[in-house]
Amino acid sequence: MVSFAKGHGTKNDFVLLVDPDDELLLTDAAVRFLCDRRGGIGGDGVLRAVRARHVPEWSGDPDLWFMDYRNADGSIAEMCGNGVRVFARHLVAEGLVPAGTTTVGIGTRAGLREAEVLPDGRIRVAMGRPRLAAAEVEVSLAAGVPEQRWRARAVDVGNPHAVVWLEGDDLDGLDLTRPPVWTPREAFPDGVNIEFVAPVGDHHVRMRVFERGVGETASCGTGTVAVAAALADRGENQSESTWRVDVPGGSVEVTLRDGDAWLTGPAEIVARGDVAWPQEEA
Ligand SMILES: N[C@@H](CCC[C@H](N)C(=O)O)C(=O)O
Repeated sequence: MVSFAKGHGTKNDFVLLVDPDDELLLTDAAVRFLCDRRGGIGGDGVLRAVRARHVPEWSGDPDLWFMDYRNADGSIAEMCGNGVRVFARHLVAEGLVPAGTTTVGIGTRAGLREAEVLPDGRIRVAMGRPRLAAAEVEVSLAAGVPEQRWRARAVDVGNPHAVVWLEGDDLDGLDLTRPPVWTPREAFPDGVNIEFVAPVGDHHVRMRVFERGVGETASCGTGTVAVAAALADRGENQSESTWRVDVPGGSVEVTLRDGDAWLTGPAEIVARGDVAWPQEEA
């Protein structure tokens, strides 16, 4: 049996494993089992906490905790904005960082991320510098339906995103049960997370997302950062702006300052337990 915790950030939910010495064999099949909502525990992804010294691609502080993030289908992603808040909450709750710690450095495949526990309980993460691509891509939901085709802005937040701004279309009416299609395909050779955004008010939008390796989720933290960066770029040249992004699972805040981004939102641990580790198929 292996100990796990279950947590979520705006209902983007994760199975958490603590594996300081890199002893768990976290295969794609094991991830799919853990994320299975009927046969396993259930989650949009797995967050494995391993000491950074065991991660070959990490060249920073070896004593940091590294967030080994996997999508529900077993694929690896560079970064997860909701996950990193939940990960920080777990490190603090489990005493895996010194008592009294409020700011935690976390290694990720997208680089170092600093997470700060705020007095109101939310967690703010320094998300680095989102990169906007000059070229636009086209996104469609149903091949051949002209009214379900939009231009999207490509934004890199460590992981890839395409942001679709819906002028008049009904966000709630979109069918996200099947993966959206993008062209040109070469724009995202490793796949992409696709955000659909509708206006609510001044610096306030609503978003739905189809995540690479998962499907539609209730929230995507890196997606909200991509949305804020894309919208800020449409407006006047502001050095600082804060955006409220409502998602089906709640609400987060993104601040952009001189090109860097901070993501603030809730992070909850809701369960702890033991799980039978899946046997490898022969
Ligand atoms: N839900 C996450 C993003 C998880 C990774 C994504 N599916 C990818 O493959 O890039 C978030 O909160 O950012």
